[in-house]
Amino acid sequence: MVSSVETLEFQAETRQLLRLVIHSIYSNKDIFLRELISNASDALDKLRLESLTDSSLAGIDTDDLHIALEVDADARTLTVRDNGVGMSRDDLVDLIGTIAKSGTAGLLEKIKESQDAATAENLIGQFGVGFYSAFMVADRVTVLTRRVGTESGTRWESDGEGTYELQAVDGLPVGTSVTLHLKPADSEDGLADYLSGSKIRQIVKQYSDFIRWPIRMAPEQAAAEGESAPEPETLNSMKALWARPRAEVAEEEYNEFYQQISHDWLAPAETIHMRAEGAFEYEALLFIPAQAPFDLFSRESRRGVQLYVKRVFIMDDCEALMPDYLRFVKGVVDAHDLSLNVSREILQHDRQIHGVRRRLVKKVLGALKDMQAKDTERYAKVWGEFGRALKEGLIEDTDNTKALLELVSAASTHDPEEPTTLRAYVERMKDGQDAIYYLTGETRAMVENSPHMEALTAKGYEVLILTDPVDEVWVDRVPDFDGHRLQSIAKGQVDLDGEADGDEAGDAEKAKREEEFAGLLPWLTDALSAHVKQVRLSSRLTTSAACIVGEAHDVTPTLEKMYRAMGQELPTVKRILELNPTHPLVTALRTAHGANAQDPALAEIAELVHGSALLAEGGDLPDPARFTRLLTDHLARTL
Ligand SMILES: Nc1ncnc2c1ncn2[C@@H]1O[C@H](COP(=O)(O)OP(=O)(O)OP(=O)(O)O)[C@@H](O)[C@H]1O
Repeated sequence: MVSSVETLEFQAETRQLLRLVIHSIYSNKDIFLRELISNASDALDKLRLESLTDSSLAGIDTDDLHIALEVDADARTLTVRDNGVGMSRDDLVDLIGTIAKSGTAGLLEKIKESQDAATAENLIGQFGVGFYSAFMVADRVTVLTRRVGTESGTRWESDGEGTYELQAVDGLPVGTSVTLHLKPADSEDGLADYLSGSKIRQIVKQYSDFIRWPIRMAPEQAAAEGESAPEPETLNSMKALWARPRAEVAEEEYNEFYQQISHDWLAPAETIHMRAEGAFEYEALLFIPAQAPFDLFSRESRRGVQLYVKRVFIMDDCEALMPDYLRFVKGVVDAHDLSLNVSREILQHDRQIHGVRRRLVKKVLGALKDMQAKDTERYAKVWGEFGRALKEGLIEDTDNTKALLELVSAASTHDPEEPTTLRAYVERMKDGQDAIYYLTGETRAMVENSPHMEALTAKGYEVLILTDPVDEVWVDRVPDFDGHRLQSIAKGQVDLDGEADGDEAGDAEKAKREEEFAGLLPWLTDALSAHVKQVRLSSRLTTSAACIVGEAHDVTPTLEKMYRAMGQELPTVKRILELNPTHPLVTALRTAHGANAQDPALAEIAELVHGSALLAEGGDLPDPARFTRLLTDHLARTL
């Protein structure tokens, strides 16, 4: 029976991605084979696992799971065949016709906008094109596949240009074959002769040697008359890299393994290979990538640790083994004493898995600490890529607060370029300073120019400049670093004048000022009561007229905005307006208020002072149009 052929369109994003792939984004075309072998190997893993855990599949034969590479020089095709789980018609539509990765559209946009091939290549490298890489070397791809447990198979074919064909096919074996109708070799375009046995051998050895299923290639020479067909050649050694002693694994092998599992094309920034013996045995091979994936901060970003049990692949993205904030760590954990049927739920509650996770986290943080001590340049890059994620650890992983705080690298007023560690900050603290001062804000410039900074800068105090949104949150959760509390200079009282130390001259001065402003401050508090809860004198200003501060435990405006963006309703927190008692505008306001407290212009000036203080810290005005009108009116009157 010949079934009809359906023609379907690729999803819009898939079409765009294919266009990028076909027009050769990758300079290293050889990796298509790594990607197809990796898919085939996953399919074999899945079949093996399903046959062990799904009783309806108990009878199927899994003795000879393998990957076969077949060359047909006359037809100019290379086929990658596996006898794994296979795909149903719907799988083909959902998995191959569609890209389900979140953030794809944004990434494609960035690639389109990228100015040069290297940037585009880098971006696409973070994405991982998987199956689509076939179209770098083939102008047509045919997939024949039958899902285990189903009767009929499907033929899928496409030239990658926008549509693909589907057709039901009877008589297919379980598994998948991907046939590439190869483009002509073109050394200028990086297209090798992928019909050549030696080229195929070289690629498999380089990228897929540790694949745990045999990768076989039919002999290039056909059998001579009367002789039996020669045995296929197994191209890979199949040894699980993580099971080999560290001393016997070359750095190159680690890197290639990493690239295989991560689809990254850079070498990892750090490799961690460990073996735990005793009550719960396992091997772990973990990598800290050199660059963050494009979707590190999307909700669906996957954790990169795979779980194996005695060399059998169990699951990708094993969240029980790595906390969320270390989701960028890639690798493999092979546990010896777990059931193959283990589920994500069981793992979440397994005491031994908790122990493994604790140990892995310590190892990763320890490796980062070592890198920070020994290779500051590499560490700076890694922190640049993953610092934001690591700072999430300060919120969610209180067991490791100490270790994480040591890793924090923050911009500071101490140096315009170089960030500092908290330890280095503490070493530079002034005599008598007990808190670590920081200010959060959107950009370095905004923080540096913020009025809150004035007195601290004038008196030579160092302030950390925290500009990541997550900074707002962790600084509140962390009680102290090495006994020194973290103090926002935009919150609470900042006593730099020595009043706190019983400086009598300072106290007398302060009392005198309070008296001078005793009339103005309550009046201003009342006039601005819609916006602030108090107006008081400041000791943190030297040049600005005013600034706005919060109380020590107040939610900051940025946090308020963040919570609102996440759909949480919060009451608006009123803050405090602080005035600089020596500023001419403030003293003039006091005099004017003393002369005629009923003057309606005074309330308008108060609003302008409050609005300017909000603008100076990068905040949002409650009524920008009204502010502008008041400002222009008053300016006009001065001319
Ligand atoms: N040989 C195969 N056998 C069974 N399923 C396959 C095979 N090749 C691909 N698939 C299915 O198609 C999906 C998409 O493959 P593709 O290579 O595009 O992405 P991926 O492997 O999931 O992701 P990535 O390559 O980024 O890791 C796979 O997840 C798998 O479910």
